[in-house]
Amino acid sequence: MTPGPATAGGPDAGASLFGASRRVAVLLPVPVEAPYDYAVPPELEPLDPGALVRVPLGKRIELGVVWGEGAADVPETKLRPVLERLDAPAMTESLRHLVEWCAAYTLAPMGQVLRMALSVPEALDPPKPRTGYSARVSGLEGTSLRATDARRKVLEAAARWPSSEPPPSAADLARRAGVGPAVVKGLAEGGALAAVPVVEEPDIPPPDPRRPGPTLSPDQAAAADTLRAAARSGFSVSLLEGVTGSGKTEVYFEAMAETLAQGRQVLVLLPEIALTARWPERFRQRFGAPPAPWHSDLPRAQRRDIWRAVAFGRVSVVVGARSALFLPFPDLGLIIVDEEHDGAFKQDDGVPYNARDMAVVRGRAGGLAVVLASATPSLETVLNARSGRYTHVPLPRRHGGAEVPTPELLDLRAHPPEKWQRQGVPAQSFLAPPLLKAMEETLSRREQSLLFLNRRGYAPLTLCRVCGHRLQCPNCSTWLVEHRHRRVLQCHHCDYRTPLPQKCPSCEAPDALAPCGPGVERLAEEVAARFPKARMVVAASDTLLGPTAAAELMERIEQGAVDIVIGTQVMAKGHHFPLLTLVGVVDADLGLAGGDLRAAERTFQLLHQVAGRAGRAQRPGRVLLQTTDPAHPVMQALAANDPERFLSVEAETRNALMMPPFGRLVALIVSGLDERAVIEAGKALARHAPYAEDVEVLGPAPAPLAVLRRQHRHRLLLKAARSVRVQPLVRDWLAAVRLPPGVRVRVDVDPYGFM
Ligand SMILES: Nc1ncnc2c1ncn2[C@@H]1O[C@H](COP(=O)(O)OP(=O)(O)OP(=O)(O)O)[C@@H](O)[C@H]1O
Ligand SMILES: [Zn+2]
Repeated sequence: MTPGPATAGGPDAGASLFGASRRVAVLLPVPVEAPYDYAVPPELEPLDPGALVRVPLGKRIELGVVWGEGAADVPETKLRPVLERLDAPAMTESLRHLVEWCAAYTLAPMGQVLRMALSVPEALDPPKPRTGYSARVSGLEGTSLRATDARRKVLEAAARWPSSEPPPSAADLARRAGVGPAVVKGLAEGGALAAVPVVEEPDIPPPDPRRPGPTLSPDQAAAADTLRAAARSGFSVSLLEGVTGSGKTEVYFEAMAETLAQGRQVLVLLPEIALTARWPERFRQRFGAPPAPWHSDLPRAQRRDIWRAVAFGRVSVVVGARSALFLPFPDLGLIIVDEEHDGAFKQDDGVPYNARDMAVVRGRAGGLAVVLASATPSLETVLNARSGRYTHVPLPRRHGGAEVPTPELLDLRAHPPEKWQRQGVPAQSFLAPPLLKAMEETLSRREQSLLFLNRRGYAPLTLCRVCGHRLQCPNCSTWLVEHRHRRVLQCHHCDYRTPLPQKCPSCEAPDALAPCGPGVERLAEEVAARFPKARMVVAASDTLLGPTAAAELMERIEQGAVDIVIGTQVMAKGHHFPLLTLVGVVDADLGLAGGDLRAAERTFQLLHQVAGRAGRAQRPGRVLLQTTDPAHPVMQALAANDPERFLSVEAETRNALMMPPFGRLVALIVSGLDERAVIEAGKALARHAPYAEDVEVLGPAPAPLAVLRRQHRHRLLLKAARSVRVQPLVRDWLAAVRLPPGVRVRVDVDPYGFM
């Protein structure tokens, strides 16, 4: 080691104060590719990897994580010192590994991934102390305070306050003494009570893993045994594949109990936390205490408390959306990914990662068990289970002997919906006579129907009857969706809103604009007219305001206070409504349009899930799928109730095309305000496209959503064999192209959304 410069002058020479100090690499939660070096002042030693520190960055002070030893390539004189080490648990090696892995895989800057793991920086500061009041031995003696009855009561209460508890607040002490808090404060000011700062963390009741669960059926017990054994024995991935209503949740609760009994933490990932709002309640009933929730709608203060409680090991179960994967669990023992096939685990903005896949990465890094649960597992996961990489844990039967209903295809060409009367005027119908009849029968049996239509609002398109003009979003290449309740036309991509115009904006014809196609609101109009006595609700993400309202509605449905539910995908999964016996899918073909790689898979999964809501208890269920293409393989597979067969056909097709999971895809979205510059950049990328065996580059072509928020978008797609490591190829590719100002390229490895 060479000795450092002896002079201590100069603004950059802080490091020389410490001589040839040790260097550490510190990763900062800003879009940087790699950690920066800093000098370690001796008083901060030992500073091990994972330690949370504050360091200077330009003129700012940034939070950072010690990532390892520094490299020697920054001259000593340029090195700036670590300023402070935070009094918080170090970031675990497995979480650091996850950050590195996620950055390397998605090609996102490592610092940007770290930012997800430090999403609530204020959680690192200790909570603000409150004032507590404790007795002094001297009491009123030596003070100028007069002994009153009230004061004596307070002093007595303070003296009797148990020493095992933190000193009480003025309000608590006053309440105990039966006086007002001003008396307490007066005593403290006069010197008869000591005012002391008290730091308190919120109290979190622990779940009790010893509480008995339900008696499991032999199938369930066997599955639970396998998962319990997995939870005891290091890294593994299990696919818990159970038909809808088979008790997957009850079974993985057993694995959770096992991990909790070992004193370790559990993370449960759900696709959309708000939509499965009943989950926390089920957990509470099973384990006697609520889980800690984690999702983007939580108030900041609550996120802060939970982040901190997780880091300090005071929380043992978190149920959260995908971002919960980056929470700082010090002793994570089990990860459950429920509805593992769900596309919501893939993040589309920011770092484009798939939380299901990253859960496996975290599991491997931390040596812990991962359970993927689904009734319709993704093709990726099924292949991993078939190849033996994942343990397959099947639950082939519904709990309590209920039958999984076999959907019936209702051909809309053979059974066209008949018009109904809206205020004496014939109105378009979206419900075929056989479905209406089934609804009537269900009503007369006092059972519930669910009409499933995955479209919010009144109508997905509004057009002019005179000139054919369609109302389009000014910022995006999409149609505006009418929301009649809120009296607006809305873009579901950029949230642009405008009132419905009186005249056609193109030909100025008055009163000529007409809705085209149904959304849930329009369907509700028809149902209300046809079944005026039925109690009906519409459940869509924009009609359920928040998780609490959603949970309340689900509870009302569960208790039979509703006859007909009209719902979007928020109604598709997770719910268990004993009285629900009819499911009508209004437009089963809806998800199949467009050239999306996973359109068929997603449609199958979604409709199979929805169908699975029917007949889950004593009464048998019936499912009707309205379609214009009953011969379509997805409709045939649904009607055969055979996910296995569907996946086999789907696997063959994708294999033949070398599409994921048999091949790899990376999407490059080129975007910018200036269309010409975007096109030029796309062409430049195409000219520099990697040339390698088993690699093919398609495009550039306008993305399906060619304009989004005024940004023009063109897309290139790199397709490669599975054996190809695509990340270095893409890295070199991007490095070779200079983009014009104002043009961005977004890289999406394993794209899900193809818009
Ligand atoms: N062994 C059991 N004893 C009592 N009740 C059970 C048992 N197993 C399952 N149940 C009940 O059956 C219903 C369905 O179970 P659960 O929700 O766990 O199934 P699931 O497979 O997760 O369903 P889905 O995938 O369709 O949402 C729940 O109300 C659950 O409490
Ligand atoms: Zn828009």
